[in-house]
Amino acid sequence: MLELKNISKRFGDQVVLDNLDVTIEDQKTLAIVGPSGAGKTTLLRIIAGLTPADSGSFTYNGQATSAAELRKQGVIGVVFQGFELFPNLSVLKNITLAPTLQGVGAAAAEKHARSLMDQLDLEAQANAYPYSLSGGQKQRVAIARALALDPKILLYDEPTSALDPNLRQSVADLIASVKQQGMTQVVVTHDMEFAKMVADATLTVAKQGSESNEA
Ligand SMILES: Nc1ncnc2c1ncn2[C@@H]1O[C@H](COP(=O)(O)OP(=O)(O)OP(=O)(O)O)[C@@H](O)[C@H]1O
Repeated sequence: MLELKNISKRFGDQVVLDNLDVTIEDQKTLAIVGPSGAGKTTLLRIIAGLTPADSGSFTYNGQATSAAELRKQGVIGVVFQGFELFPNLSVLKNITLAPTLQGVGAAAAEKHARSLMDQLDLEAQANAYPYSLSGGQKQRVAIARALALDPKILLYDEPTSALDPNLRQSVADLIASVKQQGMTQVVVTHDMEFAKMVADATLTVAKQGSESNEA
């Protein structure tokens, strides 16, 4: 379980997050919802160690830690809103690059990538380049790439917003299948219906710093 307590963040004079508590339970899916500009992406970036909080504490499995430490340990994986694939690399290389840079052998990285591609229905795209993929395929590559680093917690920023609305159900199915394999997931979305489809618990981030955490 990852617990964040009293997280605050301001940009200049603007308070974006004000003493927010977040509880991320193992093997559950937490939806972070709220209106545009409320600070959902900022919170996701703080959890991922990509943006520092101004104050607040992190506890992971009962031990005090920090976002930077969790990042160093590879606890958190992120699927970005725009997918952020490397345009000059094939699907296979997009998935194997980071593990290889972290010292995983080429053969082991490829084996893991192929099993993720199999699981995410991407086998036929192994040698394709991102420009030739559909939005749904790009998203599955982004998920495979994050999973290739064996995170304990996978964060998604607005996973439906760059896709055709008809794909909403398939994204929900994908999150459910990743969950079945034991992954803890956090989904930032402005789409309440989608949050209901995927979430075990919902955290509402309100504008002006107030918030509530409901089961
Ligand atoms: N790096 C930054 N510098 C200054 N202000 C920022 C920065 N990042 C975010 N903000 C501001 O913080 C507020 C919250 O932004 P954030 O992107 O976290 O909201 P959000 O809830 O994810 O919104 P949306 O649903 O529109 O993506 C906004 O007013 C935004 O302009």
